[in-house]
Amino acid sequence: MLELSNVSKLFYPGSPDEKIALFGINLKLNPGDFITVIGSNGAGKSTLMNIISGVMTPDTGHVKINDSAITHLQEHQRSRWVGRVFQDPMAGTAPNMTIEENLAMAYSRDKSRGLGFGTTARRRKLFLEQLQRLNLGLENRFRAKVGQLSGGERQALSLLMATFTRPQILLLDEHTAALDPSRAELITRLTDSIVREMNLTTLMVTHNMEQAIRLGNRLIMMDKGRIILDVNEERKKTLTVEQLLGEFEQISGHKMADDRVVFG
Ligand SMILES: Nc1ncnc2c1ncn2[C@@H]1O[C@H](COP(=O)(O)OP(=O)(O)OP(=O)(O)O)[C@@H](O)[C@H]1O
Repeated sequence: MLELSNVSKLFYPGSPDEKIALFGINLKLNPGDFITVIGSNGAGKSTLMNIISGVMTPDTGHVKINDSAITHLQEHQRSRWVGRVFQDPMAGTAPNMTIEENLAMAYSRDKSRGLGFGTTARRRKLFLEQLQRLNLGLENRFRAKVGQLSGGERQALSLLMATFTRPQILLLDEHTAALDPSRAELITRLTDSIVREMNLTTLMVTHNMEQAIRLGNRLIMMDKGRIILDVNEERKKTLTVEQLLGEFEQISGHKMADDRVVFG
């Protein structure tokens, strides 16, 4: 499915500000894997997401999806395979367009359907069905401008749009971090059900330790550009937040420095 081999990324090489964002990352995701990613500030989590989605090119190494090298494909060339939801609820949707127009835009990303896909009525029916799944009543606000929605509603719509075309890889980049606790929990539950239902191969960065343990079938921990711990499904079932933080300290030699960390 997704494979990263020996991926490294350096910023400002050779200058006093040199930063190793990723160092020799090897990561292989199997189809249907749902991996949560945690780590301290500046560990390289966002850089990892940026390299997989094509926002950045690695200095060394390769990225493959289904055995095809995509290392040098631009972000828009990968958008058919890679869906992404950002932390900022404003980032994934177009505020001046209606819910229907936003969904149509997401739908057209799958070029195999062609631009002439179905009739408008058929397409609308499909969109309404998808919106109903969110259970937020957005199907009754089909023609409302997305800019009028709350942060949680927009993030739910972003999630729907990112998964609409059943991407090969779904990237969730702290996508609940900017929401209040009840909205964050709602989006977390939605994420879990959509990912399971569609069997999506997913990487989710989170600062919520309890969420990282509870969700998915694998957990990776990053520090200073490296993957320092890889926890499998079996181990994750009995893991506690205290144990996880203890392991982090033991392996990295320092406490997890994360100003946004949420323990439970
Ligand atoms: N565009 C950039 N230019 C320069 N340095 C960068 C850039 N992006 C990331 N870095 C640096 O690379 C390192 C890894 O950053 P990254 O944002 O990937 O970490 P992170 O794990 O997502 O951190 P956080 O949890 O604090 O968001 C950091 O030292 C950061 O300052």
